[in-house]
This record gives sequence, structure tokens and C-alpha cells, in this order.
Amino acid sequence: MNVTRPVGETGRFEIDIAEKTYTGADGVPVSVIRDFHLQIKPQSMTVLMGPSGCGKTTFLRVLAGLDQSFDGSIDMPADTRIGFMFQEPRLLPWRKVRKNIELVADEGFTEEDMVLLADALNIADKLDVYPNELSLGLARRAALARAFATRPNLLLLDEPFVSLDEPTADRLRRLLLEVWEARPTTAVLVTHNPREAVMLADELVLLAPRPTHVLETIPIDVPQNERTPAMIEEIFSDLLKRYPENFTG
Ligand SMILES: Nc1ncnc2c1ncn2[C@@H]1O[C@H](COP(=O)(O)OP(=O)(O)OP(=O)(O)O)[C@@H](O)[C@H]1O
Repeated sequence: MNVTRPVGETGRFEIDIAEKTYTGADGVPVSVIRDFHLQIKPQSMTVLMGPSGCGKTTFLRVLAGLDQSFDGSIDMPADTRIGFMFQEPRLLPWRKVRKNIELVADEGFTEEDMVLLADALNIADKLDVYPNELSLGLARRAALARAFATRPNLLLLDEPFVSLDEPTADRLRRLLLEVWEARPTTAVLVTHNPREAVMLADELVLLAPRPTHVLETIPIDVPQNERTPAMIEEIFSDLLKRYPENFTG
């Protein structure tokens, strides 16, 4: 494997994965990512959409540095701190929510920061309970608080709102936007939900089936906080016409 991380040379996030393979149970290598090139704009929200099993989680893990066995290079600013919100909240069940957040928080994270973050995510009254007392929606909020407490400049979110009822998912998307807009962070989010993608993305990236690569990068220029439900529907219908295979109603 040839992994290079020329950290901080460009000040941008520049991803160039020639190939990422897994070895199957039969010992045969399976290519999951191939010829994947993507530039992520600092402080933007990049949303990745692609077919099931195409390699989205694998890509996030490679980007986070959790998986370093690939051919290619990933260039990002030297001081990049990465926050990762996994599909499952992954809170430590034997620690109260507050402790889960404190354990990963950045050094300068104060009680005042904790209160501000908990207020922003509407979990102020849940800080002193254990994770197994939380609904999935609340656990996701706690996981989001934990991700932001690291004060990441690169926040990776793997289907953060999947398996939630729509009103809860919608509230959480708005909370994510509020917290993200308040502390500009480069974010990369994976979703299967096209309306969610249109609501959140500055750049919407369509991915090919496995071995995955970028099919299309679609900028959405209207600021997220100006996107009304009608506008989201309009952008969605337009994309449905232009990319019928990638967007389904
Ligand atoms: N550790 C592993 N070893 C072998 N194969 C793996 C491993 N992890 C994932 N895979 C395979 O790699 C492919 C891509 O998996 P990945 O989880 O990255 O896809 P995904 O696009 O995130 O999927 P989904 O849309 O279902 O969340 C799948 O075929 C999966 O079975």
C-alpha cells in the first residue's frame, strides 16, 4: 500500500484514492473504492449520496484516518481536528451523557461551553442521565454534542438521522445546521435521503456503485437557512429530472 499524507500543503481537503480493497473471507481482494477524486471546500457542507454498499462508510473511515490501508493520498490542513458521528450513537453506557461529552472534549472546553452546546441541541436536562435512558433521537443529539465538543474543523457524519421518525429527523437536521453555522466547520455527511441532502448540502456528491468514485458534484448555491420547504422540493424535482437514476421520490 502506498499512503501519503502531505499534510497542510494546500490548506484544502484534497482526496485522491487510487484504490481501496478489502480481502473477502475467501482471501480474494474486493475493490471498494477506485479512482476517487474529491476536493472539499473548507467550511462547506458536502453531502455524499450513493447506492447501498457502494463504500460510503469505508470512504469516511479512510478520510478520518481510521483506515490507512489504501493507495492514494489525502491532503488536509495541518491542524485538522476530526469529529466523527457514526451511524449508531456509540455512547459509553456506563457514563452519564455529560461524561461522554467531557471525555472527548477539547482541552479548553468549559462548563459554559457544555451549557451552550447542550442548550443548542436541547439536551440540557439530559446531561446527568445514562445513555440507555435516552430515545434514539436524544442519543443522536448527545452524539452530535460529543462530536462538536472536540471542536472539530472536519466533522464526518455517517447517516446521522437514519431510523428516526421524520419530525425528529427534521428537528435534528435544523439543530445540526444551527450548531454548524454558529461554528464554521467543514462537514461531510453521508445520507440515503435525497431531500435531506438537498436541505443540507453546499455540494452534493453523487457516488457510483462499488467500486465507488465520484459521478457528479452538484453545487447548491442558496444558503441553507434560506431554503424553504418549497425551494427544497423545487431543487429536488429538478435533480430528479436531471439524475433519475440517483434520485428516487
Ligand atoms: N471490514 C470489511 N471487510 C470486508 N469487506 C467489507 C468490510 N467493511 C465493508 N466491507 C464491504 O465493502 C463494501 C462497502 O461497505 P460500506 O459499509 O463502506 O458501504 P456503504 O456505502 O457505507 O453501505 P450502506 O449504504 O449500506 O451504509 C460492502 O460490500 C461491504 O460488505
